Amino acid sequence: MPTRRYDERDVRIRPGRGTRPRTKIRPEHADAETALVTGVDRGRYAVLVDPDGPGERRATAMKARELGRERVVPGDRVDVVGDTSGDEGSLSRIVRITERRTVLRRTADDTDPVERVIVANADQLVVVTALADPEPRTRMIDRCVAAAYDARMDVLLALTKADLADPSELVAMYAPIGVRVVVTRTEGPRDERVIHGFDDLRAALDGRTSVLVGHSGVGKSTLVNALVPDAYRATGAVNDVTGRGRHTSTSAVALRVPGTDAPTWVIDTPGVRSFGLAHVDPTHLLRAFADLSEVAEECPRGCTHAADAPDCALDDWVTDAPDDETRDARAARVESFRRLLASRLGSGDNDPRESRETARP
Ligand SMILES: Nc1nc2c(ncn2[C@@H]2O[C@H](COP(=O)(O)OP(=O)(O)OP(=O)(O)O)[C@@H](O)[C@H]2O)c(=O)[nH]1
Ligand SMILES: [Zn+2]
Repeated sequence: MPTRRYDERDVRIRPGRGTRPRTKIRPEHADAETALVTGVDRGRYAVLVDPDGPGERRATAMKARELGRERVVPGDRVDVVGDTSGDEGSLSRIVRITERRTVLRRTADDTDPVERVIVANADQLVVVTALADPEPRTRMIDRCVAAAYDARMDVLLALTKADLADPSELVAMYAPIGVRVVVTRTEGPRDERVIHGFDDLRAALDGRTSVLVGHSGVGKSTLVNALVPDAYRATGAVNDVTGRGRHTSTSAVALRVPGTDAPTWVIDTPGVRSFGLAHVDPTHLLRAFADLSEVAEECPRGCTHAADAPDCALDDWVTDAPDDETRDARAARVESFRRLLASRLGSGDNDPRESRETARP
């Protein structure tokens, strides 16, 4: 823990009661410090005060009453006041949430029909998928891609267990829609295991904040533990407060990846298998397909761009292609977009395992 520098905050001036009218929101909070929220557990927030600054330290915070019901999630940049020392038993207050660059919601499910924000300000969604054991599910990948594009995030597909199956089919399916792909495989006994492809993964994460999602057994923990060797010791702040073990928590946790030039974070999402799509607007999805987005400007007003949409300009664009090769390429592009578009509707679920798993809290 870095030693705290002495400054004006250490001089506590207590004006007598009633010298100033109490306003509901005190815009001054002039002594507020910036912090990054790294974890949440039962109303207590693990924060990193002055992240990447000279006074960086872990502390625990609660939400100030003035924030009301507004959710604070990992990845949020916040202002904190009060005892931000991070000393044992200290508690600071979050008084402001900085405007979010991106917002990722989790799926609504049986126990909670509302799609809630679970991560803020992430740049990239990393979908960890095993090539076998368990079998890859393209529908789940599509849903993640759609959610990420809607949130204006990039997508990285991390294909694990390449020792068990060939990745070429999945690579061919996702590379054309702007999804970066890395392929990994482990080799050797557990305690001296080598992960081939790990450098590619690290390079793809470097300098960014990435949310990792994946079904149980795909090898996500193997990757997280390699990226952040003391992953689940570093998040102790919240548990110090509640006395609960980290592994009982199902909320997202932000972990700093050591040894990188620019600040690099991964946000692990235990228990989260897919992301909310009910709010996704087709025009938001189109943003991720620059070429189609331009074509769709010619669509009738309110066009859904779906396969059955009347007079959709995307269909004309395919038909009017100058040659067969271009026509095939355009058709593949439109088909990929429509696949993502359809994935958000959630109906026609042909994979019963999937609906069961995403329904788990
Ligand atoms: N063959 C093979 N097995 C792997 C590879 N990566 C991980 N595994 C194994 O797959 C199993 C699941 O790996 P984990 O890292 O625990 O997977 P997880 O996705 O975190 O799963 P949960 O812990 O259940 O959430 C373990 O037995 C790993 O040893 C790989 O590249 N190839
Ligand atoms: Zn259209």
